[in-house]
Amino acid sequence: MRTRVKFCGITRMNDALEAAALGVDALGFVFTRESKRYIALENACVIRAALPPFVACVALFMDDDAVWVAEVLKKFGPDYLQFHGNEDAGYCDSFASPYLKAIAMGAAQNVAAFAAKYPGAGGFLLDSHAVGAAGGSGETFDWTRVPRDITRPLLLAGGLTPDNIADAIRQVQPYGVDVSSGIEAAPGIKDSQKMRKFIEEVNRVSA
Ligand SMILES: O=C(O)c1ccccc1NCC(=O)[C@H](O)[C@H](O)COP(=O)(O)O
Repeated sequence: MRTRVKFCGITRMNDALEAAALGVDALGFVFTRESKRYIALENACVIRAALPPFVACVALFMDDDAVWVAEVLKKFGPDYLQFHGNEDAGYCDSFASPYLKAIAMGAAQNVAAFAAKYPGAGGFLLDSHAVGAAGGSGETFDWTRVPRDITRPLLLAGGLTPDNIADAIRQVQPYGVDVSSGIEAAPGIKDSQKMRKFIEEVNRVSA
């Protein structure tokens, strides 16, 4: 089966439409205000309304106030929430909406034990554990540390680029991949050629 692709940190209409035309499965919109890729709710709603069918929209948060998450849910209507901070399962489940939980792949991280604490999560995004950055760092982690026996979908993230995505898929065989910095010209500004090359590489290795 083709590896699913999520482009994260979308802030511009043209980037979203180009990504959709390339066949991306999901787009990520960062609603946590500390991010360099933060998008205003109103702008995200305009982009979402212009997307063709079957492009899933994911709303990212990091230890945000539940009231803010609820407002985004109501107005933006994401297909998935994605939590990047220290949110516990009770908080994640409280929105009664499908969600992904990010796992920071620090040296001591035990993916199976972590996942067991989130029975309501639809999947897990394995991200690098960069100092001072909860996501979107552009740094890879040691892919040999991804366990093979997790039954729920795993998305590989962290430092993926058009140049390393083929090796990453061959080695990890994830359900999906998530990329932000590796397809950018600058934070929040996607690069058309990098987006295209990334999708071409995914299609080449997972066809
Ligand atoms: O992208 C951000 O700025 C961000 C900020 C705070 C929490 C999460 C954030 N991004 C999460 C993502 O899903 C990224 O796509 C993921 O971390 C991979 O990023 P990259 O290494 O830049 O491809």
